[in-house]
Amino acid sequence: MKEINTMKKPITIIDIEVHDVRFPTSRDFIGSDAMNIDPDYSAAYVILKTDHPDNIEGHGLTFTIGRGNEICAKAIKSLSPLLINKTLESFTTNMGAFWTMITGDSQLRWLGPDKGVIHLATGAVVNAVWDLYAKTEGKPLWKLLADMSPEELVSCIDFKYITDAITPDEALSMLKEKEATKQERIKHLVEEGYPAYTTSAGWLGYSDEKIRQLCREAKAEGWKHIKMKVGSNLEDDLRRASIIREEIGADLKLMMDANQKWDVDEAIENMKVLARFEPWWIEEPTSPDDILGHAKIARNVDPVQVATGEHCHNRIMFKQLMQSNAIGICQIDSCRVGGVNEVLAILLMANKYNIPVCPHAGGVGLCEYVQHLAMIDFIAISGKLDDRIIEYVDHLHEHFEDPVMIKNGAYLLPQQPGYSITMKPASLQEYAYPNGTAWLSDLEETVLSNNHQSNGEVQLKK
Ligand SMILES: C[C@H](O)[C@@H](O)[C@@H](O)[C@H](O)C(=O)O
Ligand SMILES: [Mg+2]
Repeated sequence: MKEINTMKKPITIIDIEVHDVRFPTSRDFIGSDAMNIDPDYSAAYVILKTDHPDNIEGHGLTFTIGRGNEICAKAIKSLSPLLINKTLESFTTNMGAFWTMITGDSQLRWLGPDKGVIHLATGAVVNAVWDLYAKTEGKPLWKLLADMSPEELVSCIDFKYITDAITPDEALSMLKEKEATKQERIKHLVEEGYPAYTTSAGWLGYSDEKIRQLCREAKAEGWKHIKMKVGSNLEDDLRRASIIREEIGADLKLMMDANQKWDVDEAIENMKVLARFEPWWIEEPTSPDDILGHAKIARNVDPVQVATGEHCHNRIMFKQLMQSNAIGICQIDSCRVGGVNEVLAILLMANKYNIPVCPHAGGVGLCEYVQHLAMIDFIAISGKLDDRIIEYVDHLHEHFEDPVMIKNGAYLLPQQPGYSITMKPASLQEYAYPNGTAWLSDLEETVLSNNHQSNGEVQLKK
């Protein structure tokens, strides 16, 4: 592990940089699903500059799929005055109070509360502070959290609006129960890693031949769980599911993701047909806001589990999904909700309701983030691995300084200080939108085709 000079002089956040970074993934249908047909994996990216003698910076991002990323970047700028010229210590002495301050600004709060663009921006900013904290302590984020006492972990959480589901005292006794055995679980992660599943074989825009080939490869690489996209039309879903089952056999687990495409009764009808492929779960069967709809689907498609979370925007929504038996799998997202603090609240509730957590990671940087969250769940909160797997998508990891490491279908324990989310400076530049070189070629093509068009020639490119 890289040694970092952890001198105790207070560190001040002296400047905040915001970047609009976009990857043209839609060109190859990477990340495509029934609802999001042409995603360009994007990040509204923040860098907290400090006066630390080693120039340590805090990095964070929130994930979007292209257009509108500039709105998230602007919202990060609107939150910046809450951080600038403050010391890191003024936040870390009471992380719960820090989170309440960021989400509770009396005017910005009107834009949420705890939802929408301002909450996506909150995720980036809060995670950047955690990244900075972990880097200055010289620890990967999971270890920073694992080294906290139960009291310290509880003090990171704002329990407002969730005390009817979990109180700070209950959370404390849950954490105390696991305290003595944390080291055993860390040892297990060092030896075995944390189990994962792949989504990369089943994007909706891929041809049948490509899916077949990718499933074959995934099986050969040792993956035991594969997720496919559904929701285009039932006939296509059936054809694609049978190709996938043919390739992966009956033993590997298959999951299905409808990305909010169906109405409630439509989801039930379609899943009754798709049940023959024995999916473990159906993800985002309908609108992410429809808690009672999810509960109805869950009652009717059992034993298939209902999974959701990538669009579940806060702890209060998760609370209701759990209280109404609407989900069998909780898919936390690292930056849809307000960063590490809010995720900890959701992990504790999931443990109380005995719902396995399988984090969402289909996006840029999400695998890098969520590995820490799943690992802290195992080490300090649920203490369990059964029915728990982290999503993995095989895209864009080369842009990170500390990319995830996968071996035999499992995430290896991150070793470098921080939250693994620091992007390489060259990637920040190349994929800057709209002036990075990755996008300039797009722009040139557009100009060229417009010129041709005005010359009376046929327009070939957009
Ligand atoms: C647009 C994105 O790729 C989504 O399709 C992706 O996040 C997906 O829902 C997932 O579960 O990984
Ligand atoms: Mg999904």
